[in-house]
Amino acid sequence: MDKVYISQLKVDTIIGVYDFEKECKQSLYFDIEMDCDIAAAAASDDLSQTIDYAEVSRRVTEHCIAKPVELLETLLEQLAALILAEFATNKVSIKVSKPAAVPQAQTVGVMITRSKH
Ligand SMILES: Nc1nc2c(c(=O)[nH]1)N=C([C@H](O)[C@@H](O)CO)CN2
Repeated sequence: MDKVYISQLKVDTIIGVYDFEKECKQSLYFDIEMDCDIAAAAASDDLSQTIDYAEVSRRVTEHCIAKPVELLETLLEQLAALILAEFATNKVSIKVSKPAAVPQAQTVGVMITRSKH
């Protein structure tokens, strides 16, 4: 299956379990892959026939900033549901990295894959 993807989308937002995390923004980095048959867009050269990765990036950023949560798991489930509802894909994989969370690690995070039922 063809895919439209976004790599290392940076979003600065409030995220985390601990009190100190609710006071200042931290950087999250998203890798997103969406199943998408690109044939119609390639044949027509028409953006409306595919998934606009710029619009997905805008919606992901908007959602992260508008609705602060504690867990990366919560955020990823919300974002997967948003992408499946708003964009022309049946399957999305999202990985989020939170590099400042564990100083001894290069980065940490969560990844999920969700499909339309
Ligand atoms: N699986 C997870 N583990 C942890 C999370 C999380 O969102 N998912 N969050 C934290 C804290 O917020 C951490 O980032 C602060 O250092 C800890 N573990």
